[in-house]
Amino acid sequence: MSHDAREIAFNILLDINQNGAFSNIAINRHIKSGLNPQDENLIRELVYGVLENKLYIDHMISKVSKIKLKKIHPSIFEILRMGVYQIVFMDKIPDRAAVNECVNIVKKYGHKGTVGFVNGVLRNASRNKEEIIVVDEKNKLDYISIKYSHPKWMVKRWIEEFGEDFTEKLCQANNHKAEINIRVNTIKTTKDILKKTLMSRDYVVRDGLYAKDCLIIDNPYRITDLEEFKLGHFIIQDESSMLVGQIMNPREESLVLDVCSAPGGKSTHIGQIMNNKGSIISRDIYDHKIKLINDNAQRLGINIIKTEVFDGLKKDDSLYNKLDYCLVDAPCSGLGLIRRKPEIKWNRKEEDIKDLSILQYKILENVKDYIKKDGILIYSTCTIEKDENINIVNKFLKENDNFRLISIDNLVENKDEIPTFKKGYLQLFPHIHNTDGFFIAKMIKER
Ligand SMILES: C[S@@+](CC[C@H](N)C(=O)[O-])C[C@H]1O[C@@H](n2cnc3c(N)ncnc32)[C@H](O)[C@@H]1O
Repeated sequence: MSHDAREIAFNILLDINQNGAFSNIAINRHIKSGLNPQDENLIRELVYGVLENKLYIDHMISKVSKIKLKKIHPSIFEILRMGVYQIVFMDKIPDRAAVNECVNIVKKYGHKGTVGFVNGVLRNASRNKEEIIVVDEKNKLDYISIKYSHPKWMVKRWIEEFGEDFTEKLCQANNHKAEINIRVNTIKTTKDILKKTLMSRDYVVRDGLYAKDCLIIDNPYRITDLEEFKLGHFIIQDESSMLVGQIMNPREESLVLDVCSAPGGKSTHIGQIMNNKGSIISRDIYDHKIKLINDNAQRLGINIIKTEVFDGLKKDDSLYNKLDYCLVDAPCSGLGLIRRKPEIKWNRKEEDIKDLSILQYKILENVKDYIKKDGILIYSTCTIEKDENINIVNKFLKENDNFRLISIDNLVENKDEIPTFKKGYLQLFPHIHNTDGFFIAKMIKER
C-alpha cells in the first residue's frame, strides 16, 4: 500500500469536508485510472471509515490531544482522523506504519510544530487504544450519537420517533457498507442470462429479496467496466428504488410523468416495465442533470422517454387530466442513504426537513390536476423521516378526498417483512431490510 493512497484519501476528505463535495463524486475525481486495486480499496476504506466514524474518532482524539479540537487546523485534524481510524479500526495496518504515514503527510502539508503534534497525538492514541474507545453509556442519546457518529439532533428525532433500541440498530447499520445492487434491463437480457454471465466472470451474485429485477453483487469491483454494462444490460440502482417502478406497475401504451427524474433510474425502469411502448415525460429542474437521464435511457435502449427541464412547482396546463401515472420522487433529506453517502450526516441540517417537506407538499399539490380519473399518483423518497413521508401523504389525502391510498403489498416479493404494508404504504430501513431507507405510497384519483 503506497504513501500516495493515504495522501489521495486526505485530499478527498478535504474536498468533502471543506468544499461540500459528495463522497462518490470526490472519490471518482481524485482516483486516477492507473491506481492498483489495493490502493483504491485503501482510499475508499479510509474516506468512508473517517466519514462514518467522525464523531467517535473526534471523541477519541479529544482524549489524547493537548490542544482543544476547535483549535486544530482543519487539514491537520483530517490527518489525525485518518491516523486514529487506522489505529483503532484497521487491524491489518500496524500502528507504527499508520503514525509514520500520517507524519509524512503533515511534513508536506503542515509545519514543524504540527509534525510533532500529530506524531504525539497518534502515538498516544496507539498506546491508550483500550481507554480511548470507551464511550460513557449513561446518557443513551449522547452514547448513540458518539458511538455511531450521528449528529445529536438526528439521534434525538429518531429516538422520539422509533425508540432507543431501534435507533441504535439503525445508526449501527448506517455505518455498514451498502451492497451494490444492479437492475437487470429486461429489454435487452434476462435475469438468468445476466446472472450466469456475471458468475462466469467470478462475480458473486444473489437475487434481491423484494424487487424482481434486482441482483446483489458481493464483489462488484469495476463492474461498470464490463461490456454488459456498456451494452445496457444493467444499471446500478438500490433495490428499494427499483420498487417504485414495480409498485407503479404501469401498463403498456400509458402516458407517464416523472416530475423529479434525474438521473433517470426510475424513469428507465418504468420504460422497461412498459416494454418501451407508450410515453414517459421525464423532467428535472436542473438543466445539467437532463443529460444524465438521456445518457442512461440511450445506454439502456429505452426510447419512449422525452426529457424536459421543468420546475415541478410550475403549472403545465397542457397536461391537465391527461396522465395515467405520475411519479413524484421528491427531493428529500436523503437520510435513508447514509450507508452510501455518510457525509449526509454532517451536511444535513434539521431545518432542512421542514423546508423540504414544504417543497414536497407543494409539488404534489401542483401535479395532482394532471392525473386523469382512475390515474395513479406515486409519492416516494429516500428518507425515513415521517414529516417527509407518510405525514405528507396524509395531509395530501385530507385535502384531496378524490385520492386514496391503494394496496401495494401484492406487488412486492417477501411482503411479510414489510410491516407498513398493513397501513397502506412502504417504509424500508437499512437495519431491517438491508436496503436504503425508502418510502413509497401509491394513490388513485377516484374522480
Ligand atoms: C430523488 S432525486 C430523483 C431521482 C430520480 N427519480 C431517479 O430515480 O433517478 C430528486 C430530483 O429532484 C430534482 N428537483 C429538485 N427540485 C425540483 C423541482 N422543483 N422540480 C423538479 N425537479 C426538482 C433534483 O434535481 C433531483 O434530481
